[in-house]
Order: sequence, then structure tokens, then C-alpha cells
Amino acid sequence: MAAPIIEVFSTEEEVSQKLCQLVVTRANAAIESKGLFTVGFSGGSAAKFLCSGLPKCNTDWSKWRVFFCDERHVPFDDPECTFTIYKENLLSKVPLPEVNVFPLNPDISVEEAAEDYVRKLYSVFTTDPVPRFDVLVLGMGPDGHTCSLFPGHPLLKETNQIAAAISDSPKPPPKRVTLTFPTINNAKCAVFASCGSAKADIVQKVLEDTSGELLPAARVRPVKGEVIWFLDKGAASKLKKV
Ligand SMILES: O=C(O)[C@H](O)[C@@H](O)[C@H](O)[C@H](O)COP(=O)(O)O
Repeated sequence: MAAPIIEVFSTEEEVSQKLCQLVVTRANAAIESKGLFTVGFSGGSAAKFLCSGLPKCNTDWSKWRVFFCDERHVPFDDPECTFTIYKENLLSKVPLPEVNVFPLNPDISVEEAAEDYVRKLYSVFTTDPVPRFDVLVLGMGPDGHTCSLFPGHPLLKETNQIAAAISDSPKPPPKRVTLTFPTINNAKCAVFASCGSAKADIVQKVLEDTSGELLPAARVRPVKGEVIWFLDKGAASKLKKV
């Protein structure tokens, strides 16, 4: 596993631009080579960055297949619904057929929604025993969580399921479906975007502290892929090696 690639920028706007540039560059390369681009989007600030920058980008949206690295198990009209945030702020602005975007089914139990999500993943990754995403766009919470994989949670040890339900998320809402590390670490590229000095301590811990139990974001180490961190100066301000 290669070491994380860390790039620091002066402003959040630059992080956002660089993130969108990377996603579209990888998309166009994947479309060129295999006629398809598979990507996982996260919620939170990643959604803000992608929704602001991607509509301006030049790509064949019809070849994109969009999943969610994690999603809250809430109705589509709930403001916490990540799919709806993307639908209103990105998908409504680009010619990406909604049939190629894969939200959760909120009308079944979270356990059933996880099983349904696995089926949706395999409807696109038809030959992969474990989905191999071209890009996963990740965020990291102040506790070092990523997706809906939280410190100390049993899901960190999941080795079989490619996506799983969680009903006790410490970050509300409690019920979610998340990709698991088998899928995350099978990606070709996992890219984090973290901004703000409030993240400086956790960024330093995740990227430089190898003493303790690895936090979820530190466990993102694609076996045959790369992990990239786009940081602004505030989030990178406590790093010693950058
Ligand atoms: O839907 C979610 O809750 C996200 O997927 C979550 O994992 C997010 O990426 C982190 O909480 C970081 O969020 P921020 O970047 O907004 O701090």
C-alpha cells in the first residue's frame, strides 16, 4: 500500500476545485478505457464541494454510475438525506440519468436497505466479487470516522459484507448504510477532502500518529490503489511532515 498523497491548498475553494478536477479527470480516463465510471459520493462538506464544482465540468455524464459511500436511512424529503442533497444541487444540473444514481430505499428496514444496496452494487459491478470503484470521495469527521464507520464500532472489523447497516451511529441520524472496508480498500482511488482548523488535530492524528488503534479514516488504505488527501491550510496546520 502506497503512502497517502497529501496536497495542501490555501483555501477551501481551492480544495473544492482540485477535488472536482481529480474526479472528472479520473472519470474521463475511466470512460475512455472502459466506457464507464464508478464513483462513491459522501455527505457533509464533500457534497458541498462536488455540487459546487462538478456542474461546470466537461464529461459524459451518461457513463457515470453514482453510489453513496454512506447514506442516512431517512425519507428522501428529510434534510439529512445525502441523495436528496446531491439530487437538488448536482443531479438536477447535469445530464446524469437518475437510473444511474443509486440511493437507499428508505421504505424498508435499514437491514433490508443494506441488502438491497448490495444488490444495487452488484447490478453495476457484475463481475467483481468485491466492487472496485474508480473513485471514492470521502470525508472525515472530527472523531476520525469516515463513511459511517465510527471509532471502536464492530463494523470496522467487517470482512465479508461489501456494504452494511448501522443502527447506532453516534452521529445522527442513527440508522445508515455504509460501504465497508473490503469495498473501500478495493478502490482504485480514495480521496479525502478536509478543511478548517477544527479538523487540524484529527488530521494530524490520522495521518501521522501510528501509535494507537488506527482510526477509521486511517484504515483507508486501498490494497491496489491510492489514497489522496486534499487539505486546506487550516486542516493541515498541525501536520509535522508537510
Ligand atoms: O453522510 C455523512 O455523514 C458523511 O458521509 C460523513 O462520513 C462525512 O463525510 C463526515 O462526517 C465528514 O463530514 P464533514 O466533511 O462535513 O466534516
